[in-house]
Amino acid sequence: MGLLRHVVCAMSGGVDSSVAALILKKRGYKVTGVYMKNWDSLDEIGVCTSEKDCEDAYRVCRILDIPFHQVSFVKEYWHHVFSYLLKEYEEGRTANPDVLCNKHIKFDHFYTHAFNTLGADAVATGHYARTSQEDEEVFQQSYSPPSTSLNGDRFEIRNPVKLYRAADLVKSQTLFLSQIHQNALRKTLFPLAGLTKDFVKKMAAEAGFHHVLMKKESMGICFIGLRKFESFILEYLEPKPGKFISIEDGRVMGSHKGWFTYTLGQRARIQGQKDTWFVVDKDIATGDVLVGPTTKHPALFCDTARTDRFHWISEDPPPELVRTQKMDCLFHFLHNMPLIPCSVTLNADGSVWITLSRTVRALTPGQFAVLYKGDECLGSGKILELGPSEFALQRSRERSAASGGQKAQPAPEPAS
Ligand SMILES: Nc1ncnc2c1ncn2[C@@H]1O[C@H](COP(=O)(O)OP(=O)(O)OP(=O)(O)O)[C@@H](O)[C@H]1O
Repeated sequence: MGLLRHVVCAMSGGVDSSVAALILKKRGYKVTGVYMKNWDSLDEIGVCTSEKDCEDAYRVCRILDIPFHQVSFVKEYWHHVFSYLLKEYEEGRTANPDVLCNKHIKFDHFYTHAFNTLGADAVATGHYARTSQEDEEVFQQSYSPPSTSLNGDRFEIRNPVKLYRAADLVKSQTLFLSQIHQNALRKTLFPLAGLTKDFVKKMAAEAGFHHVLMKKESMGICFIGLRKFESFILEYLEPKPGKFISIEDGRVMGSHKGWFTYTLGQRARIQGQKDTWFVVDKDIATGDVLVGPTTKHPALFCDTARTDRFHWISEDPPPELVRTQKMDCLFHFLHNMPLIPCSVTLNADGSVWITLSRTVRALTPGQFAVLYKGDECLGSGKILELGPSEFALQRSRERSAASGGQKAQPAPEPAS
């Protein structure tokens, strides 16, 4: 018999990655568990669970009788995820740290570490996602670092690996994986692909992982912990006081400490205001945060967005899009948001315009627009620009009616 296939499993100390390691072991692989420390606990004022998580991952490895390692990517996380996040906030956008962590840390630094330092034949995570490959195909690929260009590699171009939503559609985590590189995907196993969360919990109980089953599911941004977002972000960014302005009539409603303390659609805390107002836009040139009086204000609804250069997971860009210049697919930008039919056009710089079949609330610059064909996740692009809101169109119609009936402002044309 040949050498056992070696799979390095990213283990967070949570139930999903613990069961992923268990499944890999049952499949007969040589499994190594690795806990990544991505955030320096000394920086935290709130609750730090990183040491406890590491200990929990170690205990699972003991039960499974597999080697355990810990690796620090604190520097890399700070550089590629957190600093980027701060820059985005300063520019008025709201980034998604989980997407960035997968792209730069788990499927780049961790992936490289697993192959180059630990001698992996494949990596695995506890994500709920599927690929178009059987395990055996994963092992047949040769390892290449994630930054390697696909150009010139004929095999990769002929057989791109696809990313699919998991069987458990509620848990499916493709949005978070939508920026990962093809090379990393080719060498990755998702052992939970076909399982439901309930079944995973049952497996964890049977395997005796009681200490991980008792933990609460991680929610929100891990490094913020229980702290209020405003006080957290003001530890890192200089306050930039500005005004809350009513989108309805331009009235000054109050003041805030910086536009980056708010995201679109969020409730605005305006001192002295009895009623609840919601953030509908930001003007970083003036520092103003525009607010509307209802959570479903038409200024929050729009149906078009432009991304930066789109990241296509398997075919860059999809041949259908090149052929017809327009492609019908599905869209979302938040985990657990239903998929919405849309039509996509490709611009010369690789960015895309996405036109949705209906308006959605709080499409947010900085978030990733993720596209699907059926269950296949095609990839994602960062939202940079929005089309006119329902409110802007309404105002424009009113203005043109008042000035003798010219046409309302059209949705933006895709740039050529
Ligand atoms: N600190 C970490 N060290 C190693 N792997 C990690 C770490 N954090 C996350 N992962 C990997 O990324 C996967 C997805 O993590 P995420 O926190 O998004 O989901 P989760 O469903 O809470 O997973 P889990 O139940 O395993 O914690 C995990 O299953 C694990 O494989």
